[in-house]
Amino acid sequence: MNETQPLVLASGNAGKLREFAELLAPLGYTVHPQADFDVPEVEETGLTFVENALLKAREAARISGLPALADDSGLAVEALQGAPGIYSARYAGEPKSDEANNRKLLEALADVPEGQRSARYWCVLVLLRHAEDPVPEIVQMSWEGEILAHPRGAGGFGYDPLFWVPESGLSAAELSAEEKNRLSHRGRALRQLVERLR
Ligand SMILES: O=P(O)(O)OP(=O)(O)OP(=O)(O)OC[C@H]1O[C@@H](n2cnc3c(O)ncnc32)[C@H](O)[C@@H]1O
Ligand SMILES: [Mg+2]
Repeated sequence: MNETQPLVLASGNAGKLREFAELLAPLGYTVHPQADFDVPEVEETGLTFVENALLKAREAARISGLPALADDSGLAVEALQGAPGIYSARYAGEPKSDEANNRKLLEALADVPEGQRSARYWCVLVLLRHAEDPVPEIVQMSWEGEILAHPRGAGGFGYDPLFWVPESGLSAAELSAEEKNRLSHRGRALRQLVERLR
């Protein structure tokens, strides 16, 4: 895979697609969301981020005929033994709702005091050069933070208003898009993947 070759992004999440577009454009990659090829949402039946990312990338590569990049990601909260984890998108049930997920997370942590609210985002990226690629590129990256007691900020997506970034003194939703991409699990995972492809 090289920069001039088109790539399909195996995601239906608008927040992720925006971040990938910002991250990949300056690197010269031409990326197409999977919706351009009518790729349906696959059932995420894996028990790990990497399994789910593989399922998503394989389906997108199969239907589009292009190399496919998938992101399976989520929030793991220590006081909740790693929940919501791989179930982050549908933590509060279907249809997926960031607002309902955030509300459920605050309820689950209602009795957990400051200082015991550590959490990390995980981002697992899988790149398949074609649908049957037997040697996928895989990167797994985390981002450490704490879960706030109240939402702050309007940027980002998902759990960002509740995700406190100690190194910035801001919530992830208060960071600029550039700053989130510089620090985040997704930004750092993607740069490592691109580095590997060079
Ligand atoms: O599977 P696709 O189509 O990519 O979209 P999705 O939203 O279902 O994505 P995942 O299955 O990977 O679930 C990831 C969830 O984890 C959360 N998440 C992941 N990265 C995040 C980030 O950078 N900021 C906030 N929340 C994030 C958010 O709730 C996502 O919906
Ligand atoms: Mg999903």
